[in-house]
Amino acid sequence: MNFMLRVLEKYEIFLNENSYKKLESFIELIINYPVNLTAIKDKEEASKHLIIDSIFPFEKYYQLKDNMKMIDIGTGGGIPGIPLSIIYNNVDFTLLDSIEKKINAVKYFIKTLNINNANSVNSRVELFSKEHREEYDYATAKAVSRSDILLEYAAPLLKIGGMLFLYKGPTYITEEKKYLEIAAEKIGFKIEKEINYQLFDKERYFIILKKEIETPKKYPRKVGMAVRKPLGGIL
Ligand SMILES: C[S@@+](CC[C@H](N)C(=O)[O-])C[C@H]1O[C@@H](n2cnc3c(N)ncnc32)[C@H](O)[C@@H]1O
Repeated sequence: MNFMLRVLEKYEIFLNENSYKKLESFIELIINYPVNLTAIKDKEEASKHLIIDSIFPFEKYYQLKDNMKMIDIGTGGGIPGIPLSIIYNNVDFTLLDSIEKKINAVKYFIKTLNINNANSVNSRVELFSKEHREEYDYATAKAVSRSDILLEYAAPLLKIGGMLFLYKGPTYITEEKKYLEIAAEKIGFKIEKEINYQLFDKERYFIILKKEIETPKKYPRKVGMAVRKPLGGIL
């Protein structure tokens, strides 16, 4: 049995054959893509850190509902958006990144893998959200920014009641949580769950937030402001 299947079974994640084959093909495509999208070049490492790390929290802790719209902010080479769109094929995904060469790769992966429920967008999130206010049920981001910055990016895009899912490492509690709490209070989010789990001997956090009120019209702020003057306070 191959490596990814063994690991998935170990974690009691059971996928249909079509999804599984597409995930395998995605690994081949991303590690061999001519432009460098990830430092990972080994299939087993890619199975762990690109695929399973992306899908694990949704398989275990939050069930996405059918016919919802989700945006992956700062998707890079399609992480976590491509693995998620392969598995949750009744959810409609937007994979957004500001770097054109990465989005060209994502476009190519979507086409080659015949993923019908995902589209790619080359834009800064602060610009895209002006035109797509409150269109999304779900937002996610992995390895993009500090949590309070991500909250500001996601807020204008989400419907009231929409959910934001953050993948975080061990520094979430020691370094980031205080900023997230300040930002959540300012912009009207509730931290619904902070799930702490171990994956491949690493400590991980999956943070689930709910948007509770309409986002004030002053958001999104100008490009770069969320980073320069983060809502949670300067480091
Ligand atoms: C470290 S990479 C992570 C990529 C991917 N999520 C992953 O886990 O492999 C961060 C990505 O976020 C994108 N990004 C950062 N700020 C952004 C913004 N304001 N709007 C759109 N994309 C942004 C960058 O271009 C970059 O591709």
